[in-house]
Amino acid sequence: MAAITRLVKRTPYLPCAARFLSHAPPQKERNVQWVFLGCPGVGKGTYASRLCNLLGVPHIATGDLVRSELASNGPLSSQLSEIVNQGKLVSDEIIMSLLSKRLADGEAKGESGFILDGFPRTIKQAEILEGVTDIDLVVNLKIQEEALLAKCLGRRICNQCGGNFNVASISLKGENGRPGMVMAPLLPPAHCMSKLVTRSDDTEEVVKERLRIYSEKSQPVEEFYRSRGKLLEFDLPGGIPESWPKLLQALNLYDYEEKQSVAA
Ligand SMILES: Nc1ncnc2c1ncn2[C@@H]1O[C@H](COP(=O)(O)OP(=O)(O)O)[C@@H](O)[C@H]1O
Repeated sequence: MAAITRLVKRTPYLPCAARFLSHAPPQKERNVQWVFLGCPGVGKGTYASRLCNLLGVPHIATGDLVRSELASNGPLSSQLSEIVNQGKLVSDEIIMSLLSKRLADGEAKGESGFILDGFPRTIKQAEILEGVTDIDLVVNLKIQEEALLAKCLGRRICNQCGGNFNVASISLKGENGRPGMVMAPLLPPAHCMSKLVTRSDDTEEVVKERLRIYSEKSQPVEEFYRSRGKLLEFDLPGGIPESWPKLLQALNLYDYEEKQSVAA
């Protein structure tokens, strides 16, 4: 915990230029540069995007970059659609090029800091990232494996407002010293209900393949950051109401959220 407190204290919430693609010397004070790791379905997007709102940094999810490239019907679309719908990883080259473009666009708009979600997913990506910027902290979100498939299959997106929801209702019994876990569905407001769609790669077969690929290609990334003293392991105790306050505490941000809401 002391190590994490040190990492968090090293990351004041003051602006500076994102230095992702340059080797510019570190500036004294800048926004957080964090990474969220975790299996498909664990809730990286939900918690990363909440933290981004709190800290005022962009939430950069490589899965979203891939989906928007797919939707654009650009030159990479058909190649990407085949890879994504098989649950495979897009090549490091394509991902680096989508991410570099996103960061350059953000930098041009004056964005600073980031939380990366879904990147890095291979050791090669982690090495490239390590070579070009300082990552302050890597949060590894975990939930009981039995919940992952149900959470992926329960995901829904509103095709009008883009909101993310989940219709899965999860209840796991505690056994062999392991605590039980209840996760209520995250239902949309009534006006989104008829506009919900499911991601084309959230079918049982494809999710199982993504989980397999995660343990083969992405789990080594956890060790990459653990050995560098940057990894914060966080076991989600349940749904958002139980997990969010505990995550803030683990990140030493509990008071920060209170101060923000008083200031608002
Ligand atoms: N860093 C990455 N490297 C390679 N492929 C990626 C990366 N990020 C996203 N993708 C591709 O986009 C798909 C969707 O990603 P994402 O939305 O992060 O899904 P998940 O719910 O599995 O975490 C992945 O299955 C993969 O094909």
